[in-house]
Parts: sequence; C-alpha cells; structure tokens
Amino acid sequence: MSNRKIQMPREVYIDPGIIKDTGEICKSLHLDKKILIVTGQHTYDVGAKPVIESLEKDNIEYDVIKVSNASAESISEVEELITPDTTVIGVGGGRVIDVAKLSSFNRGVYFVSMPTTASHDGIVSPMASIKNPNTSISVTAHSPIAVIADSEVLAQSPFRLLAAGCADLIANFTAIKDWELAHRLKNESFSESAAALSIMSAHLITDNIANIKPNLEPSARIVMKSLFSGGMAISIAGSSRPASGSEHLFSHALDKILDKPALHGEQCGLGTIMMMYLHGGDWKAIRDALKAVQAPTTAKEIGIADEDIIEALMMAHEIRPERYTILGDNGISKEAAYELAYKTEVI
Ligand SMILES: NC(=O)C1=CN([C@@H]2O[C@H](COP(=O)(O)OP(=O)(O)OC[C@H]3O[C@@H](n4cnc5c(N)ncnc54)[C@H](OP(=O)(O)O)[C@@H]3O)[C@@H](O)[C@H]2O)C=CC1
Ligand SMILES: O=C(CO)COP(=O)(O)O
Ligand SMILES: [Zn+2]
Repeated sequence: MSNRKIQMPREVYIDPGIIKDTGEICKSLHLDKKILIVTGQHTYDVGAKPVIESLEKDNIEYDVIKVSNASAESISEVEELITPDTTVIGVGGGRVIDVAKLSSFNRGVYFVSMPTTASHDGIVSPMASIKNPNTSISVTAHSPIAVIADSEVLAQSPFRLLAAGCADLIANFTAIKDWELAHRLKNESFSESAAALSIMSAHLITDNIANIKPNLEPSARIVMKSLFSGGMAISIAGSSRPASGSEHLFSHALDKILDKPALHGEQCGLGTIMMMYLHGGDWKAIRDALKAVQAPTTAKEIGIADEDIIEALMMAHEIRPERYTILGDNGISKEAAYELAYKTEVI
C-alpha cells in the first residue's frame, strides 16, 4: 500500500455562532460517545465554555484539560485521558490545537479543530509542532475530522493574533520561491496544485487587505478561509513545504535563541521581508502588505534585539538542512546578515 495519501477534513464550518452547535455536529458525525476538550488558560472562557454548554444541551459526556504549552509533557498528560471512544476537540490557539492534534494522533482517535483565533495555518493541516529545546519544526500527525471555526469568536480575539495569521500566509510567497528553487537546483519533487493553492491563499490576504480590520466578523472570516486553503495546500503536498521556507527557518532559529519568542506569524513576517530581498523579489510590497494588516515589520516592534536577528539569520540554514532554500547549504555570513536586516529596515 502506498504511504503517500492526501488527508483532508471531512467537514469544515466557518460561521458566526457555530460554536453553539458543537454537540449537534458531533452527533451528526457519530463522535458523541465521549469528548475530551483540550483548551488553554485564556481560551477556556471564550471557547471551551460555549462548547461545554452545547455538549450538555445534547447530553454528551465530556472531560476538560487545560494545557499551557505545546510540550511533550502536555501531550502525555492529554494522552492519559484518551480512551478508544474519545474524540479530542482542541479549543484554542496554535499550541492547544497542536497538543490536541498530536495526542489524538498518537492514541488513534478522532480530532476536531476548533480555533479561537486565526493565527497560523496549522488549524486545518495534518502538521503539528511540539516545542523542545532543539526544534520547533512541525511533524506529520493527522488532519482534523472536522473544523469548527466560529468567525464571531475569531473576530473577538486579539487583533495581533489575526495579523500574525495574515503574516503566516504572506510567508507563502517566499516559501514557494524556495520550493521552486529546490525543484530547479536539487530536483526536489514539486506539486503545481499545492503551490498554486498556497499562492492563492496568500493573495486572498493581499487582495483583501482593505477589508481586514479588528473586531469585524467578515474580516476574521477572510483570514480563516485563507488559512483553510493554505492548510489544504499543506495537505496536498503532505508536508509544510508550500507554507514554510527560509522565512520559517529564520523564525525557528529565533524560537531557539529567544527565551520569549514573539508570535509565530510575526517572526515569519519579518523573515518574509528579508528572504524576498534575497530572492530579488518585491520585498517592499511584502513589507507594505504586513504594515497594512498591522503586522510588525521591524525587530523593535516585537522587542527582539538586533543581534538576535543577525544570529537567527546566520543559523537558519542549519535548522532543517534537508529542505533547500535561498540560504543555501552554508547560510550567510555575519556581514551579509547585517546588510540584509539593515537594508530591509528590519533592524
Ligand atoms: N501545526 C502547525 O503546522 C503550526 C503550528 N504552529 C505552532 O502554533 C503555535 C503558535 O500559535 P499561536 O496561536 O500564534 O500562539 P498560542 O497558541 O501561543 O496563542 C497565543 C495566545 O493567544 C491566546 N488566545 C488564543 N485565542 C484567544 C482568544 N480568542 N482570546 C484571547 N486570547 C486568545 C492564547 O491563550 P491560551 O493561553 O489560552 O492558550 C495564548 O495565550 C506555536 O507553538 C507554533 O509552533 C505554528 C504554525 C503552524
Ligand atoms: O508554520 C508552518 C507553516 O506555516 C509549519 O512550518 P514548519 O514545518 O516549518 O514548522
Ligand atoms: Zn507558519
């Protein structure tokens, strides 16, 4: 049997107020034996509470666990609560969704993705990233059986998180350039359809930039729909290649260096400006798009020191050596890193 399969969610809901129908949706999918809600400290009130109300209304048994990070320990804690009858619902931001996704995958049970914000493209994809001191890059787990995204809840989440989601999508522009380069130089296999879907998802943001505003349900819906199609590009490729190139390597390097990294999408946004410069593309257009969605474009805005930016640029090529990018096999020198960050006004 081929181990190359494309995984997709069975049902996807992106609607205002849909969170109140969680119980009904679980019943219609025959996932109503036992629910384990994985949530976070802040997302319990906005996400888990309405889910609990809905499950109680439909007489569905449930349990709740709050996790505070995407670590191996959190995964183990969640796994201990899973029985073969359990369906795991991840209700929260990226860390919570990753913990719910990976623990359900490890225990072979279904997973429902319920984002409380639209901050990155792992919401719909089969990838999960778990933090340890050595890496924050994603591994393949499984796709959610259903995605229930309440666009009203997303709209009420801090706009900084939605802006980060836009930046994670804008990163697709350089991720695809890197993939094309690897295809040409290293004969890496390339999916035209995954690449086209990835670029289209980024364009859904840049073409709608004037409509992406805080606290507006239609804005949150645009971002979530774009993250959905970006996630589908990842599903088709079977890896994060269509959405993660040199700009993500830079962000992963920052995750390693910094005690308190900024948001994933924010770091990737800075990386995209600089990597587009290296690709000889229109890096100013990337910067303008990020500014227009109120995502940061300088290290100072997110409290990262200039020297940490330089160090991350120099070590980025070592993060995932098997994935060829514009940084090449040997990376860039300190002088080149400084020049790059300075010319693009990231520092
Ligand atoms: N699987 C994949 O392919 C990918 C995974 N990632 C991973 O995802 C994580 C980043 O996700 P991200 O969402 O940016 O960050 P977090 O999951 O760290 O969430 C950031 C903060 O936002 C809070 N929050 C979320 N929703 C709301 C809301 N509606 N109202 C108020 N606060 C809210 C969270 O609360 P709380 O404290 O309750 O959690 C948390 O404190 C990283 O671990 C990254 O590695 C990133 C990209 C792709
Ligand atoms: O963040 C991602 C895509 O946006 C996942 O990428 P990584 O595989 O590099 O972790
Ligand atoms: Zn990303």
